[in-house]
Formats: sequence, C-alpha cells, structure tokens
Amino acid sequence: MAIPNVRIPSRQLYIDGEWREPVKKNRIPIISPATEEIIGEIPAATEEDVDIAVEAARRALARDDWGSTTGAQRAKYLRAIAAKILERKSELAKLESLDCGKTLFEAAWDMDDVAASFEYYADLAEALDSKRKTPVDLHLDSFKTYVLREPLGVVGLITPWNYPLLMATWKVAPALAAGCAAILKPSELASITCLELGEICREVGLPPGALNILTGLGPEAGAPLVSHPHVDKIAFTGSGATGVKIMTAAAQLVKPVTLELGGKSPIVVFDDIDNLDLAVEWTLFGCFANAGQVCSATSRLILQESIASEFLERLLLWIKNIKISDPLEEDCKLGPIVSSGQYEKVLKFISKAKDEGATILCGGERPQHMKKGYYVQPTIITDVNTSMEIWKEEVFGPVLCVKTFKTEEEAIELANDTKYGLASAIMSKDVERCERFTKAFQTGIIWFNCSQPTFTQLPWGGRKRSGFGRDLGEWNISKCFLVLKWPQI
Ligand SMILES: NC(=O)c1ccc[n+]([C@@H]2O[C@H](COP(=O)([O-])OP(=O)(O)OC[C@H]3O[C@@H](n4cnc5c(N)ncnc54)[C@H](O)[C@@H]3O)[C@@H](O)[C@H]2O)c1
Ligand SMILES: NCCCC=O
Ligand code: NA
Repeated sequence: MAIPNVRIPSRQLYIDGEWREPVKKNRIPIISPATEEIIGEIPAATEEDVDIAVEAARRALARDDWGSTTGAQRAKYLRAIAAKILERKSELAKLESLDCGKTLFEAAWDMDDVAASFEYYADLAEALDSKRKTPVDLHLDSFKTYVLREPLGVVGLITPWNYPLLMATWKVAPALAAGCAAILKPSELASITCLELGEICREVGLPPGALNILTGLGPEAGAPLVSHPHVDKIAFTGSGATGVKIMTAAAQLVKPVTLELGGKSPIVVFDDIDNLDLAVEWTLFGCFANAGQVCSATSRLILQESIASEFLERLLLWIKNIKISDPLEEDCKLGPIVSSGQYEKVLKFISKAKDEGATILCGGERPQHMKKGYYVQPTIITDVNTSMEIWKEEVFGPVLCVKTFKTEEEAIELANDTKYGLASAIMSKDVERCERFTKAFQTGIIWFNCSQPTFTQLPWGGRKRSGFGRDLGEWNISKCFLVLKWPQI
C-alpha cells in the first residue's frame, strides 16, 4: 500500500527568534521506529546553549514587545500559531508519525488537538486582562489593596515523546498565554514537530525569546535547564524516575516544579454492562491506542468473574482485527514502539510476567509479518497476581494485564492497588455505582463507560506517583505560570 513520503526539514536550535547551531555543533540521529533506519538528525543542545536561551528569554521579559503585552495581544500570536498548525496539519501529522511511530490517523487527531489548545489558551489569555487586578475589601479605611497576577518569569518546559507536539503544546500554550518566556526541551526520541513549532513561531512573528526550543539529551540539555539559576520554574512531563531527578535538582534552588508522570490505570468491568462489544472496544482502545504508549492507558483490566470468560473471548476476537503495519499506511491501528530501547523494555516486561507465572493469553512477540521495526503484538496477560511486576509497573506498550473480582469492594481494592493515581475507568450501567466509584477511585481522572477521552477545558493530572500539578484547563495558567502579589495603596 502506498506510503506517503515527506521531507524532514533540517533544523538548528530555535533561540531568540532564529535558528542557531549548537555551540558544540553536536547532532543526534533520528531513527525511524518503523524501519530502524536513520532518516535525519536533530541538533543537540548542551549547557552553553541553555545559557544563551535563558538570556534570550530574560531579554524578552524585559522588552515591551513581550514583557509588557496584554493578554489580548498575546492571544493574537496564539491564534496565528493555531492557524499555521492547521495549514500544515497533513505534513505535521506525517512528520509526527515518522518520528514516534504513532498511526497517521492518531497523529492527525493530535494536530487538531494542538490547534484547539492554542485557540483555547488564546481565549484564556484575553480573559486574563480583566483578572489582572482583583480588589480585596479589607473593611479598613486606612488600608486599600488588590491582588495582582503576573507572569511567573522564565519557565523550562520538559516533555516526552509519546505525543511530541501535543505534550509540548499543553505547556507552551498556557505559558505564552500567561506572558512567561519559555524554553522547551522536547524528548530526543521525537523532536521533529517541536522544531517545526519553532518555524511556525518565527513565521507568525512571535517576539524573539518568548519561546526557545532546545533539542537534545536529557542530562545534557534538560538537566542544565533545571539547574539554571535564572529559570524560575520547571513544568515536566515524563517518567517518574526523571521526575525525581528534576524535583531533587530544583529543590537545591527552591525552584517550583510541576510533574506529570506515569500511570497504571484500571478499567473495571461489571456484568451489568448493556453492550459487551462496546465495552470490549473501549477496553482495547484504552490500552492499545498509540501502541499503549499513553500515560493514562487503562492497562489493568479488572473483570467481574461472571462475565470474564465471555469478555476475554470477545476481546480475542476483536484483537484479531487490529491492523499492524507501517504507521503511515491507511487503516493502521497499531504502529511500532518509539525506539529500540523502549521495545526491549516492553519485551522484558512480558518475559518477566511469564517467569513469574502469568499466562500470555495472546501476543507477546514481534508480529511475524513485520520483519523490521520495533513492533510488539497487542498482548493480553492473565493469571496475574498483585505481587507481579506486570501488575505493578507501567509498561508503556501494548500490554493488558487481567484480574477478576466478585464484589464491588474487591474491585475497588484491586483498582486502587497501585502506586500511581492518574486515571481510572468503570464500565457499568448502574449510575449510582459509577458515582460510588468516583469517590472510591484514587485518581485525578475518571471515565464512565469509556476510556481516554481528554478535554482541553478539564484539569489533566493525577495523584500519588503520577505526580502533581495539572495540565489543561484554566488551572495550569493560574497554578503553573502566574504569580500573585499585592501592594498596600
Ligand atoms: N502524566 C502525563 O500527562 C504524561 C503524559 C505523557 C507521558 N507521560 C509519562 O512519560 C513517560 C514516557 O516519556 P519519556 O520516556 O520521554 O520520559 P523520560 O522521563 O525518559 O523523558 C522525558 C523528558 O525528560 C528529559 N530528561 C531525561 N532525563 C533528564 C534529566 N536528568 N534532567 C532533565 N530532563 C531530563 C528527556 O530528554 C525528555 O525530554 C511515561 O512514564 C509516561 O507515563 C506522562
Ligand atoms: N490523551 C492524552 C494522553 C497524554 C498522556 O500520554
Ligand atoms: Na523518533
């Protein structure tokens, strides 16, 4: 089947509104997850480039053309960016799919979400103007005051590879809406579309230094950003291990951070569901979308015993229809894992589950028809106990583990039996039961009779080891990118 071709632009670092070669001239190869071939390269920033970008960001805050803009003026830039994203949607989707292996269909969906996020934060930027000063009545004649909301300052935005441009946008859009000056450090595993965001910002005339984009390795480019004394905040999305490193480094400077980390989310299915096939479809989507590389993937299926065998039979039938192919192919439903490192990690989780006594009900290997590329079959693992690694750890691949329950209390206990707390789903036609689970689930996001829908207006984030802070909604402007002060007048 014809696979659309697309040219990968050769870029430098995006600093102070222009393309700049890294000081050390290092570059990182781009390896296609679908073919394992080198298909391009990205610039590799180091500490020296971080210093240059931070100075550019601080200059932007000091200049009127960014530091003294109103929300309405900033909104114009955000809307212009959104328009450019939609203009280039087809090309950006192909680049995203080439870079991280997600299907072209999902990548196109992401580009719509990217544009919608910039539009949403343009509206919030405009609304900020009327909320900049909030009078507070002290009921005193001698003292008058108001609370002032101001941009926090220079913010470091460090993001992952599973939704490269969307995860970057979830931070860049609110940061710019708030009037901060941002330095984005995307994942070295998928940076192409984030560099194209730099080109789009240049084309719309975003003032120099308002957004800077440094691609490169975490320890070489991310760590110096975290530890830089003139970076006022770090907003991070990524693994728990890296989150701990970032929080530790930031603590030395008493620097605020927000952490959006991993998950091991449950989907609880009761025997009173109206439509078995629909529940099966949501279960598959909830775990196998983006080849399972989703922070909120409902990768623990908790099934009521009375329907378990019928449900699993139907799941096996549906899984046969999942088309595994080059992600740029039409109707591809499962692409490759993003890199050889992640691919090996996923296979290691599956082999450990076998060693610990679990059963691989289906999948667990490379699909026979895909001789190249980091492909793993959609995998279902049963006979799981709660001490097993496959039950406890985030796989971040197309792997669903299954346990059964008899009573509601047992289901709640199993669902919350995780160090994570990002999302959970319940499939039942009993509305009161769903309400009970809303209280019982220890997560930030809860889905009734579905899995994964995400809305720009709602706070995205979790509890426990899934981190703290929120992306999306009005919350991450006010809580993440604005500071409060009050003068006595
Ligand atoms: N909660 C959410 O909203 C959300 C969304 C997407 C992904 N995630 C999580 O992200 C993880 C997968 O992403 P990943 O593999 O890119 O995570 P990762 O932690 O390996 O990398 C994330 C980013 O951190 C950078 N980094 C690495 N080491 C660093 C260091 N020492 N200092 C500063 N920066 C450093 C990387 O270069 C990358 O840009 C999964 O755990 C997934 O659950 C969470
Ligand atoms: N629907 C967006 C999920 C982001 C986490 O990976
Ligand atoms: Na890549």
